[in-house]
Amino acid sequence: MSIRSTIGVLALQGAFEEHCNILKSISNYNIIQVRSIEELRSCCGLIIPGGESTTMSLVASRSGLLGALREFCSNPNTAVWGTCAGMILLAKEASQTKKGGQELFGGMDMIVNRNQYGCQLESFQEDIPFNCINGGPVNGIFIRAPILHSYSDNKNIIELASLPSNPVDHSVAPQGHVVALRQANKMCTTFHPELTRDYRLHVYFVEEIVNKI
Ligand SMILES: NC(=O)CC[C@H](N)C(=O)O
Repeated sequence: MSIRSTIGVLALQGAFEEHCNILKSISNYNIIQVRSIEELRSCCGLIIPGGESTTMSLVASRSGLLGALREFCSNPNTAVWGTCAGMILLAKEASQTKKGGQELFGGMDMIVNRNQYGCQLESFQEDIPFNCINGGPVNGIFIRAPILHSYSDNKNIIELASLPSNPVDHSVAPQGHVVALRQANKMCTTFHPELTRDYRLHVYFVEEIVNKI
């Protein structure tokens, strides 16, 4: 199977099964769960799922995958989509980490604040309008979601969507309530698109990013 035809989903922890099932249903790519360097290197695209970023980071370090993930996420010729915890791992900096912090993969020029909307009970859903997606807003499910604090003014970076409501004040999100961002072939969403039956963001990732690298 050629590298150009395989998309992986990082399968160390979290909602990886859901992403795999959706990718299989909407694309002709070979879809694999990634747990080793060899599996990662066989992919042209990768989804880093939601879950617990500290756990994923720890498992990645202990299994010797961290270096290869960093390389993959900073390679301009790979497509990566991080959702929720996956977005935290794609950031260059994350606040609210425990003492010692977690090791991030990096890849996007942004700073995120973990768990900034509050605890599990403060999880919420909201309809999010996306300019790049036809057919009306996407229902976003936010579970102990991070907030995008800031991102560089690099012209490769585009905002894909923002929260219509303003649940937090300006000091927490000085660049607005951006919940989906794209930087060249990397994208991130602060919510969980794999938990709804709406697969349009998966289609966007495959058609607009993976297909074009
Ligand atoms: N739903 C999620 O992915 C939660 C992310 C989690 N709060 C973290 O910090 O990693």
